[in-house]
Amino acid sequence: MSDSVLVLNAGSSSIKFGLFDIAPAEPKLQCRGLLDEQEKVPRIVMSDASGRQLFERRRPSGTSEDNGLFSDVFAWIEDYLAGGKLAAVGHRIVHGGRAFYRPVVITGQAIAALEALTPLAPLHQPRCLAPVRAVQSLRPQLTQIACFDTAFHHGLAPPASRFAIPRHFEERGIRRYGFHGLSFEYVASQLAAIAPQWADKRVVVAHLGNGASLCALQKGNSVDTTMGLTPLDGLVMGTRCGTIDPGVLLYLLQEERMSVDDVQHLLYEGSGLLGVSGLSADMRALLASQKPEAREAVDLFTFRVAAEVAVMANTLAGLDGLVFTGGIGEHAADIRQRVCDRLSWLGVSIDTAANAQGEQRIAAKGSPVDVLVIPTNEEVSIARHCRSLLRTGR
Ligand SMILES: Nc1ncnc2c1ncn2[C@@H]1O[C@H](COP(=O)(O)OP(=O)(O)O)[C@@H](O)[C@H]1O
Ligand SMILES: CC(=O)OP(=O)(O)O
Ligand SMILES: [Mg+2]
Repeated sequence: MSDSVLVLNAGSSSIKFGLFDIAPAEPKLQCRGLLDEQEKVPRIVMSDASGRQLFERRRPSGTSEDNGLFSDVFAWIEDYLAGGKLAAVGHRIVHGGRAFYRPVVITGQAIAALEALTPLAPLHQPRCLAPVRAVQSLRPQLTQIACFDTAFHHGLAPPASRFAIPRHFEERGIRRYGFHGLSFEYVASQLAAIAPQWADKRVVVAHLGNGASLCALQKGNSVDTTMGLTPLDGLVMGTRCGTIDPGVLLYLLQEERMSVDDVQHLLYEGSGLLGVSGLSADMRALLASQKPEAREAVDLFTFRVAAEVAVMANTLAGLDGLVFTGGIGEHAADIRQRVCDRLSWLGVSIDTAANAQGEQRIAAKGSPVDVLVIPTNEEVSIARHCRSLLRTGR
């Protein structure tokens, strides 16, 4: 019987599940699941690798406590494995801070240290740690492994890693960390699989989902990214403002007399596409709307993506490739077209038909910058890390 790992990827709008066989060198997907929080009645649906639905369970209404739900999922998985061993549960943890920059086996001490990072990712850290606790209480003997969104950016160096504030703050950990690393790492591995020469190219990866950030890749490593100390920085997101004049915060606190909690809520949960459109955080709803505010929100989104691609190209001293990924990057051809139109001055030109059909390579013939769409898979990144940690201790 071979070993399996269950991967839990808690994002800001969903929890994605993946069960992987880790006997082969490359973990093999056995089945996957989704708990979509944007649905009216959230439910877990598990399907096999080909998409055939195998299991469905609704979250009981009026609760956000998922132990009952996870208990059902575990019972189902153990039945599904029919005697095969569940070797570990691997988790996406959004913030690793200074102490966690490679995957680790989760201990009580690690949970406390990760919980202390909640102010640096208030929307995510509690959502990532809740499943860890649920598994701990349901299956206390089961190994749990934390894989960090920040780890891929661990090598970020000055000037890209630095804020222009007095240096003693950096010594206290106030620096740019970057996020979505498990996604960027997966995309980098896919690029290397498509063609080894990608390793020598200057590439910007645009992870555009409910949260969104860019990563500048050089030799497959992150050399710059748009998120900073927190996942609030950089691009306009579903409900987050992205880069903002820090004077706005001071003004809200001092002159509008908002509380710190209210400012936090405004910037993390009431801004971005939702705040500007007054309609929705969901790009699908905005693209379908005729409201001028919805159009303006979409325009601001694409304007800022293009502007930050130029910032990343500055770090890379040029641009050879642009890759779109994440829910919006993979599915919204219209957004890709608008971003690329804004970047024509940088040599970005796409084939309208290839883009509309969602092909992998969407650059126009002769475009100096290659443009690709690569569906991300953070669950595979986590499964690879779990396999490596379980087999080699690293
Ligand atoms: N066909 C589509 N067109 C435009 N946007 C889409 C489409 N499908 C998904 N999206 C967007 O992708 C977002 C979710 O992206 P995803 O990367 O799955 O999110 P998360 O950050 O929760 O992992 C949704 O909020 C929605 O705005
Ligand atoms: C870090 C982050 O923004 O994650 P998500 O896209 O899942 O919100
Ligand atoms: Mg995500």
